[in-house]
Amino acid sequence: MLAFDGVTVDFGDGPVFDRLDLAVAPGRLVALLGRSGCGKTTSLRLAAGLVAPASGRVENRFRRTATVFQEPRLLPWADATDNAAFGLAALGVGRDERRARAAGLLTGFGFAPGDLGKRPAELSGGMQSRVAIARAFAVEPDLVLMDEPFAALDVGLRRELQDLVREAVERRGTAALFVTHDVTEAIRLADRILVLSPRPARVVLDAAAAPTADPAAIHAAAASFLALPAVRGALLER
Ligand SMILES: Nc1ncnc2c1ncn2[C@@H]1O[C@H](COP(=O)(O)OP(=O)(O)OP(=O)(O)O)[C@@H](O)[C@H]1O
Repeated sequence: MLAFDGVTVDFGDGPVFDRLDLAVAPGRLVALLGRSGCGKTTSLRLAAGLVAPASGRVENRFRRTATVFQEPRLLPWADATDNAAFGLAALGVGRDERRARAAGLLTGFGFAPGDLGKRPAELSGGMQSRVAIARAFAVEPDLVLMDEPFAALDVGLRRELQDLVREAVERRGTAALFVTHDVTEAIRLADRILVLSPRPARVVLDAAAAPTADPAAIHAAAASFLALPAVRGALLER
């Protein structure tokens, strides 16, 4: 379980949050929606222990937390397999074993055998994102923190990778805190959707959801979601 209880953060220019509460239960994917600058990335950094709360409490009881960033952040000199295996080296897994495990994951994520030895510069943006996702799942985390990992990709690719992430968390029972500013992405993926107000952010909506890949259902849900005054105020109105 990850829990924030009345959390505030202050970088020296006033509070980022107005007492933020959130919870991510094991095996659940929680989407955090909010406009630019409201504190979404800061929430992930709090969960990862990279930022300390000025007040309130952050409790991360998951055994192992992995992060997927907005950019793939791959090592340019290492091939796809070594990049995906990166976290396993820190866990003391031997080279052959970690390459075998990483290659298995990459293959499951759509890599052809001939692409496993390619360096990042030889891979498309979508393939680089697959490596970054594989790198996170390779360490068998029970919590994955995802910071708008598909924001830079085109719509078709984004859908493919959204499905891949949903499938990966379901199959492994991994919990995820998924930051996005895209309502349809949240509806497609999340078991629970939290909407943050602009800074100082607080949760203006905390809704149970049912992930779906059906385009008509996603668009209908997005329309009803955006019709809620609390959501409109937080995401759309100036
Ligand atoms: N290290 C830092 N030092 C000072 N201010 C910071 C720092 N990190 C974040 N902030 C400020 O805290 C607020 C929240 O930033 P954060 O990056 O969490 O927002 P965000 O919701 O993720 O934005 P975006 O959607 O644009 O990525 C912003 O006003 C930002 O300028």
